[in-house]
Amino acid sequence: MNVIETHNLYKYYGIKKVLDDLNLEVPEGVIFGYLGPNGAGKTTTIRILLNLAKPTKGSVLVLGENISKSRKYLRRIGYLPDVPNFYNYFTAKEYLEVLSEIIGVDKKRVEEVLEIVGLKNEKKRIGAFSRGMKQRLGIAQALLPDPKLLILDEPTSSLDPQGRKEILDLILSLRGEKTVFFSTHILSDVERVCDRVGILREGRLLLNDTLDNIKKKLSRRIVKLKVDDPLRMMERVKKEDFVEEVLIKNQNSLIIKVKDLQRAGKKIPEIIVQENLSIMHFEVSEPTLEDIFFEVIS
Ligand SMILES: Nc1ncnc2c1ncn2[C@@H]1O[C@H](COP(=O)(O)OP(=O)(O)OP(=O)(O)O)[C@@H](O)[C@H]1O
Repeated sequence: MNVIETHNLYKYYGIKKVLDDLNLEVPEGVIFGYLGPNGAGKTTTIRILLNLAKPTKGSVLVLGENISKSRKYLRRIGYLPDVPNFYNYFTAKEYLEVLSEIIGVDKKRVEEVLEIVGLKNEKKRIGAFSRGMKQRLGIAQALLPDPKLLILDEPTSSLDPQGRKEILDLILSLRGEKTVFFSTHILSDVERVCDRVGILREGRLLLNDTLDNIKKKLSRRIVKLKVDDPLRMMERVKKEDFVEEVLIKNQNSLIIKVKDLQRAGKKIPEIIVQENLSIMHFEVSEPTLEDIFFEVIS
């Protein structure tokens, strides 16, 4: 069963098309990474899923309900906004207890969620929390109604590496129990925790598949090369018949997709010598999600 389905979904703000024929499918139980550069339409999608914005055209099913007909499904969703706000003078426990009363959840659940997010013995007021602790508290509040689906909007983007690791470990610990849909532009986070990935650009879904399938589909051999004159190397190497495509990444790295790895291994060093270039790095690899992302969105 799909927990989220959008059918030919469009969203316009004035004349600006923000979502363009979006057909998204998120199966039950997966950790789904919704990836896209700034302005791609990730938050807009989430706002529509939460009934905070109306689609211009198309239909949306969440947890089997057509969201234009009923809002009951919202009770089975936990949501962490990109910038969560808390009452700073409460402790985590006090805050969640107040919330549990408002939404009508048994107070026992507060202890459970504090345990899940590792804040059970935390006595400090929220105002003294690190950003990572605040995000964990945000996930705790999202988990409070024991939702089937957790929607997290950029949960790691403002965190340091330690905070990011804590949140990603927490997301991983929910695997199998909840469906987690999270938006991000951090590729390594997706690669670490997600089963499925949707890549969005300018409101269009360019890929929506398991990470394994995406890698298999796009799994041509890649040579990563760093030389002192990447432009010259690119001009030279793209004429070779064993080369399918050459890209320059981060100014000085070449990504060479090759049809014949053996010939590439022989010819590339020859070209480097002929062109009198200095080599800083040479590596043959399968594409990472980052390579795929740049290929797909470029
Ligand atoms: N209420 C609004 N009115 C007009 N334009 C909007 C509105 N909300 C979003 N947009 C525009 O829609 C586009 C998509 O925005 P959205 O916030 O969904 O992208 P995003 O992928 O979440 O980006 P980011 O990673 O920067 O948060 C942007 O060009 C944005 O300026």
